[in-house]
Amino acid sequence: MIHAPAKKSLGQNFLQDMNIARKIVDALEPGHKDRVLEIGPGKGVLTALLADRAGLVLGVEKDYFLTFALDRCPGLQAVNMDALQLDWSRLDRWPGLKIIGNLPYNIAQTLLWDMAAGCRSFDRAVVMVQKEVAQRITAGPGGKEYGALSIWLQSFTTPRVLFNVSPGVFRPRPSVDSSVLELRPLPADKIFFVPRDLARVVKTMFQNRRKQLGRILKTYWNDRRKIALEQCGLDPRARPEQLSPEDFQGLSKCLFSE
Ligand SMILES: C[S@@+](CC[C@H](N)C(=O)[O-])C[C@H]1O[C@@H](n2cnc3c(N)ncnc32)[C@H](O)[C@@H]1O
Repeated sequence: MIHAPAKKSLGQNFLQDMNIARKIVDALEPGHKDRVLEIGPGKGVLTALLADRAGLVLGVEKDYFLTFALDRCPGLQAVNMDALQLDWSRLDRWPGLKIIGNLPYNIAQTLLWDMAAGCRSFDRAVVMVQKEVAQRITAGPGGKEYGALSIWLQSFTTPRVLFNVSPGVFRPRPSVDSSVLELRPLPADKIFFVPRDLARVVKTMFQNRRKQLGRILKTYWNDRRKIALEQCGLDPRARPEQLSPEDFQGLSKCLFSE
């Protein structure tokens, strides 16, 4: 067992409940030939279970002290690095890669944004995030949780909440509930848009979420407004939160393709 005080700046809330750790690892279904990337292994509660069941576990941990201690775990290669610096495009050299992690809450949204765009690199991800973030990621059009994060994640993956986790099973205890989320990459032929263009449209639209689509297009892309509305068959009076991920993908193509 690794003894170290928790660092708040690194979002260190260590899972204490082995039943929940087992449930998370079971959800990933690691096989003996699988390679698993663990984000933030911490004191190794998931890692120990993974090491028995997966072919190889690579842990990316920002805390130098924990990385050093983890490196002695059999079956684990621990790397001391910031997971936000991962180059997802290079990970596709590991076919069938699976991803797991009780994500540090302060970087979860940014990390998942990057991870989704790199979804060709992995087969499946099972991650724990704040419950509120999981609700936003899985939300459908129309609700208050629906926004840029929902559209982005749903454009690359099928996200699904597997189960919720209460604060009492962590030390130190976080102030919020958590959810375990599964992300399955969509087939390549469903990702027909240019990610950079989609990101631009989604971010601009949700910075103006109370405005109507026609007005937003007039402000930012007036020269393409008419053609985009016609080609995509969208109502100019609709508000961003009423459009589906497919509407946004179509819009990004109409606005930026020649
Ligand atoms: C919520 S804890 C989970 C720890 C462990 N997996 C568990 O379930 O008990 C998050 C872990 O991510 C690490 N971490 C924080 N920021 C990180 C980053 N940017 N890159 C990699 N690891 C990070 C923390 O040091 C910590 O070990």
